[in-house]
Amino acid sequence: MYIQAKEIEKRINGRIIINKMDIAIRQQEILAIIGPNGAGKTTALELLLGLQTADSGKVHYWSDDYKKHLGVQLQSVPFFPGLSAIENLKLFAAFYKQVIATNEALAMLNKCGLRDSAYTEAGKLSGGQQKRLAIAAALAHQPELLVLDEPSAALDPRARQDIHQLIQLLHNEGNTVVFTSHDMDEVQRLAHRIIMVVQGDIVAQGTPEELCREHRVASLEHLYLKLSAKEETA
Ligand SMILES: Nc1ncnc2c1ncn2[C@@H]1O[C@H](COP(=O)(O)OP(=O)(O)OP(=O)(O)O)[C@@H](O)[C@H]1O
Repeated sequence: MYIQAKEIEKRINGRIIINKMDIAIRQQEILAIIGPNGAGKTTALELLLGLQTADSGKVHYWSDDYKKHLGVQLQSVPFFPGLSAIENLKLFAAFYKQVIATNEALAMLNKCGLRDSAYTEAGKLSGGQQKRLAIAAALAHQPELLVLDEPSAALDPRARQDIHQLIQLLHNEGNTVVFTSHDMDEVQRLAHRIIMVVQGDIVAQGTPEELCREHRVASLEHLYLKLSAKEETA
């Protein structure tokens, strides 16, 4: 087990955002966290990663210095203005006290489909390219665990496919990948295991096949629609 949270709870302004959740990330899996907008996916991830503190409950990590081995791409992309893609990448690595040579940085950008944009100012890249750069930045210190919050949102189909291939490649290289998504085809294609969150509760978890069998649905799209109906009736 990489990270295991027991009964974590988070309230914001008195409202329960995460409701006594037990959640785990296992080594070398591709885990998808799904659920409606505002369900608590990002908050749950941030609690798991230690980016927010739970009001109660406990989170156990596989290593005391786990943050060094963690790469995170959150939805907002904090690039340094005026700096090129490659300069941003080197700076992100430097935060982890790693110096990456230009050829290594170029290889990393190449892996993320950004070889031709290496010297373009980060702020001038397209939305899709910025998303790839955010993923490259999360990879800059060569983490074992990569957490991607909606990595393919707002990307064109080809860019989305590139991100899928990148996730597969990272997994094949031995990384653990956790991602959130609203695209059930993408989740079906990539995820070994799925956790579905609705209104701060885990309403389902398992492999795509287990979940479809257990809930007697033909696809993850149907599962999603069935289980998120709880939200409308709540
Ligand atoms: N700092 C904050 N202040 C007030 N409310 C917050 C804050 N952070 C999160 N919330 C609320 O907590 C709930 C869960 O938010 P969260 O971002 O975790 O959802 P999500 O499942 O990731 O949504 P999405 O799919 O839209 O990204 C939402 O209702 C959100 O408005």
